[in-house]
Amino acid sequence: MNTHSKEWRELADIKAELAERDWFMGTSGNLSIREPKSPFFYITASGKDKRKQSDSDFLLVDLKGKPVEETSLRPSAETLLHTVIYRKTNANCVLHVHTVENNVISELYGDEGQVSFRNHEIIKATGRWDEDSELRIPIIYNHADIPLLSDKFKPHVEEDSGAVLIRNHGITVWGKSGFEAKRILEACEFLFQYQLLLNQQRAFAGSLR
Ligand SMILES: CSCCC(=O)C(=O)COP(=O)(O)O
Ligand SMILES: [Zn+2]
Repeated sequence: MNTHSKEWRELADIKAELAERDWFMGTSGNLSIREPKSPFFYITASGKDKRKQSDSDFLLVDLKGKPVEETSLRPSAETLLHTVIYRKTNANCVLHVHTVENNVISELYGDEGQVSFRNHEIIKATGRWDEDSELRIPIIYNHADIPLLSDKFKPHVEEDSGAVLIRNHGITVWGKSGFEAKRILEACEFLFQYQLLLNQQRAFAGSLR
């Protein structure tokens, strides 16, 4: 794997870390990183078990999501979402994972179209440092048609870092670097776990009254 570029290896490291967290159940999830000084990015090959590591984990695609080299690999079925981010922002890394917590949060708050958090120290991990900062995560419907899904996703991609929940599907986050994207993803998952536990504790306390 040493023959690969620095970005390829960085993405492989992130993939291994997320796999350790068991965030790639049932072949779900896809990751990408921009290849600097080129209009291309590396993205995970579709349908693979992302917990496994191999030299054919990623392929290089253009900003339309088409492979730029001869390959038998298929880019992720959700490549179009990654192209939206790379076309609209200066983000350099996109991470998409399905977790039970992000799915349950997306269902609980899906009708509101967003979930928001305030007064949490970990919000700083998303780059918001003010005491009263709010982290607002939009929730969009999980259209099976990926071009339609990416059209609905597009208006929520305005900054170089961010996060969007796809209802009963997963979360897509992006950042200026792999480190930033992973930090935002971990902060979001922390907040989802917190909110679910808090809701549970409140319901339990309510049932005792
Ligand atoms: C088995 S999960 C369904 C597809 C999906 O949502 C996903 O994240 C993985 O798709 P890919 O084509 O990137 O392997
Ligand atoms: Zn997915």
